[in-house]
Amino acid sequence: MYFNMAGLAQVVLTLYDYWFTVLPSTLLVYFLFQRYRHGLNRIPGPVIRSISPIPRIVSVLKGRSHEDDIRLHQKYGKIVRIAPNSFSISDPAEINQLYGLGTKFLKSPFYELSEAQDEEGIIPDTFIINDKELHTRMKKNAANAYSMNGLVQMEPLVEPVTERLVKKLEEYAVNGNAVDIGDMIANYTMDAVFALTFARDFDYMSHGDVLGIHRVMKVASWYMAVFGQIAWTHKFLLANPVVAGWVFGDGGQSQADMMAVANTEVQKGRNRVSEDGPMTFLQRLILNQRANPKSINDREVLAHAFGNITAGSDTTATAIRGILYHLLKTPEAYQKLVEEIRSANLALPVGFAEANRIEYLGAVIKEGMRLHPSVGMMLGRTVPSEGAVICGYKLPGGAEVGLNPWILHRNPAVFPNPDKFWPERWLSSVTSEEQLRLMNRSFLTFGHGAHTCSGRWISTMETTKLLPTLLRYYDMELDDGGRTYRFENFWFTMQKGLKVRLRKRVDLL
Ligand code: HEM
Repeated sequence: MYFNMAGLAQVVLTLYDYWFTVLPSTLLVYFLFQRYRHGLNRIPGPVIRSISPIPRIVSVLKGRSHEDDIRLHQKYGKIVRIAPNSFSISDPAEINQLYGLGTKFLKSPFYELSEAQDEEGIIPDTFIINDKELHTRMKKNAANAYSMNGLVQMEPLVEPVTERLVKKLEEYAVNGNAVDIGDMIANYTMDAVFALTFARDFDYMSHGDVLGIHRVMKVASWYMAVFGQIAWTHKFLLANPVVAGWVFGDGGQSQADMMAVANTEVQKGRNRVSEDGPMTFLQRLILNQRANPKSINDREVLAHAFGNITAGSDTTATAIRGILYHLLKTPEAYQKLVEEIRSANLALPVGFAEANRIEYLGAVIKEGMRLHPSVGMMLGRTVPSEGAVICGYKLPGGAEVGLNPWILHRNPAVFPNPDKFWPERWLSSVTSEEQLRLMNRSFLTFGHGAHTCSGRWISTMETTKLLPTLLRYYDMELDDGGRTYRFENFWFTMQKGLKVRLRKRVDLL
């Protein structure tokens, strides 16, 4: 033992004496290992990206990694090694292999960074669950709440929130001042998703971020985007409840207020006798539980309900802001949509079914969501243990791969002239059936396959109702040509500074 300790000390001292040789050679061996293991050096990409995750982290930290990734794909092709173990794909032909219903590619460790914990441990959230059985059961037990029929029952709950927004905007239409409609939309979508889930909201539109959810989401998405590049660090950071408590606080009064609202709604669901008439998301789940108690437990009911708030507010606001910005920037499209909406003579506030019949409105919404997807980083998946061939290259089990909606949506082979906001591209009178099929298959705003966004139709309903409501009431234009509008990409691509000027329509005065 004495001999070993002395020998070890001698080795350390020698290394210390020769650190200027030892350090560079160790780093060199590490870099070479990273670059060449499993023959990954054959996969196109900058050498610097293949030896260390740091260049990728720097790119993400700038909040514009989608721009770097587009340049990399333009230079290197359909598959790019963006970090030593991470591969970005831009070929729609690979969507099915990675995300299709029977895929063996599970969510990559990147997603673990969005785990939330309660006293019982990690809260079951379909967004991160890799256990297929649990994921399927959870999706199934809430499917009717997220379905079109479920939406019809929830729609009336959103009307008062829409009316409140119109009333708030009225003030600006009267005084002629520019309004940051982007901030208002963020608060609108928060109130709307609370209303349809719990039949109560916290009037974010009047009081701002009273529950602190916008702040938590901003910090959490920054953390996920940056530290998700080195996901192994998570267990030392926010996976540790002490660190998480220090960063986010314990939820305090806000959590108590939200639980009180949830408990009231659960009780209403339990007392409900009929399945007809307006019904909240939470009541729908309670009825599902009553019909089949084994299909969903109390913790899962609440996980779905609170998941709606975190997954469904900022994402929808980002989509609506993106659509509105591009629409106001493109006078021909704005004019055409306004004419179609006004000639449809829709009742106010606009109903989903009526608005959904306006084909050009659907095209505008889809085009806005294509050009500005609310998620701007790749939807990462892990290559299964036996490895896989992707874009003609063999990748080893454990590698991270994914398609980024932002990149695929700017692929000119799928969307000709991809940077142009051109809603007509989605009309069957303009684009061939075959091309439309490819475009629809490549539309990744809501993901694809088993993990497709559960709330897709909820956000579609909110957007489809809100846009024509605004355009029925007001003429709108960007303040200062939209110069204050900007956004950063930290997983979510949330914008700031969407300022508009409003004029109330003459026939409504
Ligand atoms: C325009 C608005 C929205 C966008 C762009 C969006 C986007 C996405 C995307 C891209 C995914 C898939 C992530 C992946 O595969 O890795 C996803 C999943 C999910 N979204 Fe959304 N979302 C939106 C609104 C909503 C709303 C309103 C809700 C709920 C009320 C919601 C709930 C969920 C849930 C629960 C998942 C996880 C589904 C699963 O993994 O099985 N989302 N969303």
